[in-house]
Amino acid sequence: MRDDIQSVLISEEEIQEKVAELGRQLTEEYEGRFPLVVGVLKGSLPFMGDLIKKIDTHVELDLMDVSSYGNEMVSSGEVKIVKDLNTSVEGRDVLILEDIIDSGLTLSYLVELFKYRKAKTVKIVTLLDKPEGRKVDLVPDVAGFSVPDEFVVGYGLDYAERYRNLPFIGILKPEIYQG
Ligand SMILES: O=P(O)(O)OC[C@H]1O[C@H](OP(=O)(O)OP(=O)(O)O)[C@H](O)[C@@H]1O
Ligand SMILES: Nc1nc2[nH]cnc2c(=O)[nH]1
Repeated sequence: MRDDIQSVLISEEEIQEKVAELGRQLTEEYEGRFPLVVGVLKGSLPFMGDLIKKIDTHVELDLMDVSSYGNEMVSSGEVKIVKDLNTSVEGRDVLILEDIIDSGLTLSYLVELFKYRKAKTVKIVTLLDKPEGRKVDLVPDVAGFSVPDEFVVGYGLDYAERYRNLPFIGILKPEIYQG
């Protein structure tokens, strides 16, 4: 698996340091508020698993599965709900966790949906932000790292469902996706 990686963009250590920093920031912000932390499947799973352990105040967890990429490297533009939340967001402080914001389509859809469902506040925390990929005007409240306009994998991010379990963020050798 690691032989398929051309370069490591963000190391495991850098990710873990950043996650600890974000955890401290979110602990301060949400102390005494019992936010609903929504992980967006499947990419946010490693980030969510690590980050919630660094938030030192009560949180409720839920998961939502939305998809617009399928097995492609470019968004179809159409966001589909594959699995909805089990919890009502009405009156809640919602904290959405994402692995990456690229075109912004997934997150702008979710933010609008949660506002329509009467969430009290909606905030976005993303590990990675790819500002050059944006197709809609969306700025995350918190972003761990900015990445260049390249297709990245690892730490939740897949190519054709592989590489999510790498502990770092990297770029694949071109021959992997060129067949
Ligand atoms: O800003 P955007 O262009 O909308 O891209 C971001 C979304 O794309 C990826 O999910 P994907 O739909 O590939 O599903 P996955 O997490 O299951 O891989 C990623 O996890 C984000 O949810
Ligand atoms: N794996 C992966 N999924 C994405 N979804 C949106 N952008 C990306 C990316 O760069 N890599």
